[in-house]
Amino acid sequence: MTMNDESRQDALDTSGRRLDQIRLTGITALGYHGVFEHERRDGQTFVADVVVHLDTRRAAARDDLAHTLNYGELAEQVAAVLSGEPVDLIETVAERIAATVLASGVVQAVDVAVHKPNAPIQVPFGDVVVAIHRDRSKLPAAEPYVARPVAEPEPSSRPVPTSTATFPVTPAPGAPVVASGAWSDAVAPAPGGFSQGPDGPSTELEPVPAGEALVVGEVVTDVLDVEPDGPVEVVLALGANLGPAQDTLRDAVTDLARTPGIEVRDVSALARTSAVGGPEQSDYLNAVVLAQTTLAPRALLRATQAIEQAHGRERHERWGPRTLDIDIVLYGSVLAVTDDLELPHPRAHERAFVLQPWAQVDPDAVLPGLGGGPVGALAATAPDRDGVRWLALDWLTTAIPAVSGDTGAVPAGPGAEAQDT
Ligand SMILES: Nc1ncnc2c1ncn2[C@@H]1O[C@H](COP(=O)(O)OP(=O)(O)OP(=O)(O)O)[C@@H](O)[C@H]1O
Ligand SMILES: Nc1nc2c(c(=O)[nH]1)N=C(CO)CN2
Repeated sequence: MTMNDESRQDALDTSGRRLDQIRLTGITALGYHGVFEHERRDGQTFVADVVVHLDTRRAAARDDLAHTLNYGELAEQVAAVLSGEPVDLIETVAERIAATVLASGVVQAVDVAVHKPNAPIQVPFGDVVVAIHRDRSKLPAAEPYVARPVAEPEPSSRPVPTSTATFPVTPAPGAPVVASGAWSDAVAPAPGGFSQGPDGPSTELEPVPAGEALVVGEVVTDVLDVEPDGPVEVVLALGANLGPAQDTLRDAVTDLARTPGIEVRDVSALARTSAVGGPEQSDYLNAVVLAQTTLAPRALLRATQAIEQAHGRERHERWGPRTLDIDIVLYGSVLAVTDDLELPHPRAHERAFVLQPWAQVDPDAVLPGLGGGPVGALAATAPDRDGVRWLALDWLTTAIPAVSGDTGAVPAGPGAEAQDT
């Protein structure tokens, strides 16, 4: 009894290449899901197949479980959902499994099929299956499942499921604990979820005082894949100058807020800015989002890139026009330089189109690292400061007249459409 071919989908990475897969089929458990009273009372067999889409190269190159998903833990988590808190629909069971699997930062997409071979159907049938595909742009309609041991036997006569869950739960995967001090603003870890290895990669790390370079070279790549042990403050810079830019940025804020592991705390005013660098192109709309995340830095990058992709981002030339750009300006106090991720963003300190909206939403903000300092002061001296034409405060709820029906292609003259703050 396995997931049939038509329900299995290829998932692509951000460059459009097919991801690798871990397939686990026929996970079987006694569960109590169903609409009918006898299903809730007597229970029946449920079976799940899971295909996890991820990049397995790093794990293979190092022959290290810490860089992939432990299929033993995967099986246990899926079985815990099957035998856990009863719900009416196998659709809900499938969403819970998908949410739980996607809570691991290494996973980019997941296919889940939930079978109910003994379903109360009054005609002869072979099987009934709900099959879903979820990724970071089509997120599961459920929270990750957090199973916890039952403290005392339930007084009811019905058999006690092997585990129970509390919903909703904090969508933070129980991660390998990063050496304390490596991530700022961390609070208590959430239970449950996957670890990415037997002990977690963090055991190799020393605590790093905030404001110092975290680690150089090889180990940095590991640290950037490690989930923090609690929410971390992050600053994201959004920009767009192709298509309906204001709508895209507004949708992107919604997408960020809906991403498990990201909590949007504040959104800046919207800035209209002349393009910096690249070919001649139309003005940008820029904004800054203050958020907290329980995602590892690289998982956060994947999430922001997935949102860029979902809004039609294409990469043709450096600093070319774009439907949506989301840069990670800051991730707690982490300083890191790797091939795919630099923290803080290496050009944030010299970009008024980032600094001005950031200073507007957080006047006391300070950018750490090389070239850093108080954000307001950096904004006042940034080379492109004269290119910030105006800031609109209420852009999330109101169509800005100068922007609506305008893809950003209208060259704004000095003081044009000013809504200065
Ligand atoms: N802090 C960061 N935030 C986002 N992307 C980053 C960061 N550090 C490094 N990168 C890498 O930069 C790559 C190029 O990103 P992107 O195409 O959005 O650049 P850009 O927006 O054109 O230029 P810029 O980086 O100057 O803003 C990404 O694939 C990502 O791996
Ligand atoms: N005004 C403006 N200029 C840019 C922007 C941007 O968001 N706004 N983004 C760039 C690459 O990220 C390059 N240039």
